[in-house]
Amino acid sequence: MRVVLSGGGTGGHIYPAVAVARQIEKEEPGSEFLYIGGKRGLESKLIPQEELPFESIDITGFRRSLSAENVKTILRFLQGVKTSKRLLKEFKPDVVVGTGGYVCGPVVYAASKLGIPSLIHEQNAIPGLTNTFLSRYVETVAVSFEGSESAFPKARKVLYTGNPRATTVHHASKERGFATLGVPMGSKVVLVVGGSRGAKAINDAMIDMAGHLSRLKDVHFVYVTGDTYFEQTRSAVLEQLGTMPNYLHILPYVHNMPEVLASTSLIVNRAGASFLAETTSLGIPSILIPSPNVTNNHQEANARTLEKAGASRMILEPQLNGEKLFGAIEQIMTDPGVRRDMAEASRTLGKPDSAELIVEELRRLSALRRK
Ligand SMILES: CC(=O)N[C@H]1[C@@H](OP(=O)(O)OP(=O)(O)OC[C@H]2O[C@@H](n3ccc(=O)[nH]c3=O)[C@H](O)[C@@H]2O)O[C@H](CO)[C@@H](O)[C@@H]1O
Repeated sequence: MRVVLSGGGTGGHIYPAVAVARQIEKEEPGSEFLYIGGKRGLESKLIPQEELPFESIDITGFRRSLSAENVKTILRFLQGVKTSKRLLKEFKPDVVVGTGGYVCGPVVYAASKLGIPSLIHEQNAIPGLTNTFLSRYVETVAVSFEGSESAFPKARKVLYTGNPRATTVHHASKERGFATLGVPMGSKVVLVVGGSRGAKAINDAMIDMAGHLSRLKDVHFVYVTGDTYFEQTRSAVLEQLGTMPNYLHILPYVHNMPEVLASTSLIVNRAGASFLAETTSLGIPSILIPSPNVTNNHQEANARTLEKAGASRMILEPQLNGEKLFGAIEQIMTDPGVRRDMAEASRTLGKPDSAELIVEELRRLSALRRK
């Protein structure tokens, strides 16, 4: 299969595209890929590291309010469509896959104008602007939540597939996760992370609770701060503790998150849709602190679904502090029964066959192209 992938801005839109590519490689070795992303987006860093061919277009997102910037955005969009058409004509894909974020707007739109079949994947229950716009031009919209088909009334076909990252993490090796962290096999690991770019409020709580961590014997804590906050978080913790204890590991970013998640006993996190698909695929209990700065407050809606099922505890950001967070961690980590029930509830929400379902659909679409 020859496949163009596009999506970006944050990890939550990039990794699902990579997960689809990996599944295609597995099922159809020798397939060829081209990833079209934003010049300045996180994808321009992550995709070359994933060893997928990468081309970029220059594009910005729409402001939801009236703004002169939107005129520039429209001009960039039109230029993006032109560049995408050129790249698509050169690469000649059988199918194009968009995974959200404004960068895939011109790419998928150009594909539809050239008659190339396309599929978009929506990670959230409430769709983003770009996917809403694209839904009328694509052959298939793949959704992550059962029942969210009605969010795309203009689509030709909506298919419930879950999030393909659920498949990636399901096959990840926990041995390699423990090795990455440098902790003994089978250790209890509490992973604290603020989405794909780090979150100041969560990092502040990490610093705030650092002095309590030694109370939990035999537990390793992994703080993932995001690149921007790494130095300041690490030095604030060091200032408090004097030296870095062997049960605390502070990292700016984790490149093999599926493996690290496979070795995790409890995760403290934002409530971005890709991360949630991963944690439920593995049946990991969680404490969620939804970001209050996202469209339609959709992270809180994501978090409530898990909380209602018994898979998560939720702390809203205004109520977050080190003591409260550590209290919630301690309660879960000192009670194996609670942990087991939360894990079970988490697992029932997971959909580990997601990438297979998407690739099956892509195969159908690329057969259409060959006809
Ligand atoms: C600010 C913003 O717009 N956030 C959105 C973004 O979140 P964001 O990209 O932060 O969040 P997600 O939780 O959805 O995804 C993060 C992804 O990055 C990976 N990861 C993260 C940290 C790390 O060190 N290493 C790593 O590999 C995770 O495994 C996951 O695959 O996209 C999500 C859609 O999916 C939305 O629900 C979020 O609301």
